[in-house]
Amino acid sequence: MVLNHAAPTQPAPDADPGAETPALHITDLSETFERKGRQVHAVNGLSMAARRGQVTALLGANGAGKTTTLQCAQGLLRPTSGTVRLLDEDPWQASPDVRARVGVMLQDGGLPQAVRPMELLRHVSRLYKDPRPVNELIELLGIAPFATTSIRRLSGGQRQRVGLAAALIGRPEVLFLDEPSAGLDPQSRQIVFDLITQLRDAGTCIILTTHLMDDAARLADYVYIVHHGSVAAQGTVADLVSTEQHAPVVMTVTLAEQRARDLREQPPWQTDSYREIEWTVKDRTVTLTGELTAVQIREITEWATADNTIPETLSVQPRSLEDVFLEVSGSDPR
Ligand SMILES: Nc1ncnc2c1ncn2[C@@H]1O[C@H](COP(=O)(O)OP(=O)(O)OP(=O)(O)O)[C@@H](O)[C@H]1O
Repeated sequence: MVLNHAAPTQPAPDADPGAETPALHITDLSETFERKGRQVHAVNGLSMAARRGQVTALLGANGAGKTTTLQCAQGLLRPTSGTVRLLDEDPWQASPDVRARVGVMLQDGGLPQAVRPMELLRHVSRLYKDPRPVNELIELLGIAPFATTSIRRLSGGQRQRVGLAAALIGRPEVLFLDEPSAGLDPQSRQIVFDLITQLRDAGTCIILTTHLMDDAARLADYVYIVHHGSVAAQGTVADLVSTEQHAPVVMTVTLAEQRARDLREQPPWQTDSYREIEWTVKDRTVTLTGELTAVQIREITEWATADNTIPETLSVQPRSLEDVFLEVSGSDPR
């Protein structure tokens, strides 16, 4: 995990000078709004990169600055300062050629209410030289049952799928997805996830925002945690949840009957080195939480098996992406 307090303007994925230029490269971006005579620093010195063939996720609490960052990346907002390069151009002044290579699915769908999905998708497909066949997308995203119902009458999840189909028609090289799984039932979520994975494997650069840590953990190749308008931490999910030597873990042991009786008489973790570790016992299950070291995990395992019994369960779980997110973002909503 790279915590960015020390080096706030260094996007890590650029470390290898021989690496391919990122499809999206943002350096020291700031965006300030005026609200009731007051300045709102929506984005504050944010740097990031997103590469082809990868899913890059922006995580952040409400108001962290994710949508504003994406709007600058898409050329919908002009940065107050900093630079944005999208497919090697400034998106604010991008040529029609570059715009045609980018797909965007907005948080609320942004779709016209009166038209029907089939009409809308056919209309959008006429804007491109080599569009994906509309029927193929309708099939892929399960749109057929409501293809001729006006968008106004669709559920949030159905609109979401139409919005995604519209974003995909032009075979985009870069795809922006704002909360792609919002409002989706488990089946639709699976369809959308499979599609994102296929697009990624085919070389598309996918940039998504989400509030759902499970989605990020499942999909993202690289994660930026945005806090108060800048990057507070970044890395692969594995990097971010890495336990290293002393990271917080939860260890659970369900002891065999005899060992559980021994535990009540003399718990092994009453020495000084376990002072910071919290532990609870319920029936035969002991749960230890804290910065357990590898030595302590070994000691506990040895103790639990010392009478040649095998514990019913024995597990050590690292912190989750959500734990990391809360640690980095704090608990104060903006
Ligand atoms: N046009 C605007 N005028 C004034 N303030 C704005 C404007 N757009 C965004 N903001 C403010 O900038 C901050 C960042 O907003 P942004 O929408 O980028 O956050 P976000 O991370 O996308 O949040 P969410 O997860 O809720 O969508 C918020 O405090 C928001 O109120």
